[in-house]
Amino acid sequence: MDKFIIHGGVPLQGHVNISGAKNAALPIIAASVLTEQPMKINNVPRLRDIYTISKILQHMGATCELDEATNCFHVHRNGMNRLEAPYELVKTMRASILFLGPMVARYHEARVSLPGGCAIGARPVNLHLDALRKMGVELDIVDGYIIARCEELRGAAISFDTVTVTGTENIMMAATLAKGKTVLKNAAKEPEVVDLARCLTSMGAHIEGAGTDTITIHGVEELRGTEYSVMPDRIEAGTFMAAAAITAGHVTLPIEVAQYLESVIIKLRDCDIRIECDDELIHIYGNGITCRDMATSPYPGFPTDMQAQYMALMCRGTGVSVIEETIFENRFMHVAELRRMGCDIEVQGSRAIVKGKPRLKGAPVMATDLRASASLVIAALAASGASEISRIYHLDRGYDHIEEKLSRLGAKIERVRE
Ligand SMILES: CC(=O)N[C@H]1[C@@H](OP(=O)(O)OP(=O)(O)OC[C@H]2O[C@@H](n3ccc(=O)[nH]c3=O)[C@H](O)[C@@H]2O)O[C@H](CO)[C@@H](O)[C@@H]1O
Ligand SMILES: C=C(OP(=O)(O)O)C(=O)O
Repeated sequence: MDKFIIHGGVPLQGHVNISGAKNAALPIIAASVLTEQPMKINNVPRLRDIYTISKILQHMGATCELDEATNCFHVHRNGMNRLEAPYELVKTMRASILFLGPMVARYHEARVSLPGGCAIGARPVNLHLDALRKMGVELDIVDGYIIARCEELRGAAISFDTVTVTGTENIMMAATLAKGKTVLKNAAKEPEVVDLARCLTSMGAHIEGAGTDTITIHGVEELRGTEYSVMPDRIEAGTFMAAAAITAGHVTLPIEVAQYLESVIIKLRDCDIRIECDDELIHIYGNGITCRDMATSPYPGFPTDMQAQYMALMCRGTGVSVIEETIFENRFMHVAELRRMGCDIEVQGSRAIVKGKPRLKGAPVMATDLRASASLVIAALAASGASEISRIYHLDRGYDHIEEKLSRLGAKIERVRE
């Protein structure tokens, strides 16, 4: 298992390019199941989750690969001969549930293992299943697999009890080939949902309202292949912003990510971090951090996928910050590890109370999930001495060669292969 050794205390300086978004690339690749024609998907990040989703497609009978030199994901042939997403592949990745909607839509049957992904809460898929039932799908859970079957997929009026990102994406994809109209109420407004809708539209789907809480889909007979470029990863960008701020550095990022990061930029500015935008770049200057309270919420609120990184930042701030996690019930796994670096954090239910400290100390720590791992990297970059971060396979799920990008900014970070 690989680990990172980080010697902290170097202010990050320079420009960082942002890769394509994991949480947009994954549903867009799953959408390729909706057509028999080839797909060319550009700006796909080199991530473990992308290799996993590629293996699932291959298991089902597609021919596909990621060209690492061009970041282009090709689906050459899309005739499925095995309508199954198996446990061995699905267990590592939440997004594998995104095959359910497209498979049922195109083939009227599917067998998908209940999904894995980050261990940050129970993460049920009841809302996906309830919506599919309303569309005429019969569903059973047998030996940990969702078995789905329908004679005809029918459009329906669906109101989600909770805002669900992959739930919205799954049902939006299914509805593109359903008979008639589907209306999704209380839909997720995340930019990745909009990116998927744009890709589906370029495949010939009729979708209105993506990016609002009501999405209307008019089913069509079939979809065609397309070429599409995935949006930039707003969470990767936010992670580098936090790294720049905590190391008192000066880092620039491409301006196009700013439109997706409004809540994060507002919050960081509220913490007295200087952020300036010009026509081409976002500049982040680390000039001291004031602790401020923060609560996560669905888009356009502060993303839960940035909560751990924000907490690392608060650990080095001045004052006290109360951080409330409102989306997932168990997303404070990083707290115990941050404490090893000297952070002062107390957890009270869904709240963490962080008392900022002028100094953190390097320590051996263990990555427990994707964003928890990112928070440990951020804290280690600011800590004195060396930190050893083990189990970084979690990071490889969601960050495209993070150590190379950080090294180019001057960080002393080394991947040790064991
Ligand atoms: C691959 C991907 O895009 N992952 C993102 C997606 O995860 P994911 O789509 O799994 O997260 P959801 O938006 O579905 O989850 C939001 C909340 O709804 C609950 N819920 C969800 C579905 C359901 O059927 N029943 C139910 O109760 C969840 O347990 C959670 O408490 O959105 C999350 C919230 O922004 C992000 O943290 C993840 O990075
Ligand atoms: C929780 C995340 O990923 P997943 O939903 O794929 O587990 C994440 O990207 O922070």
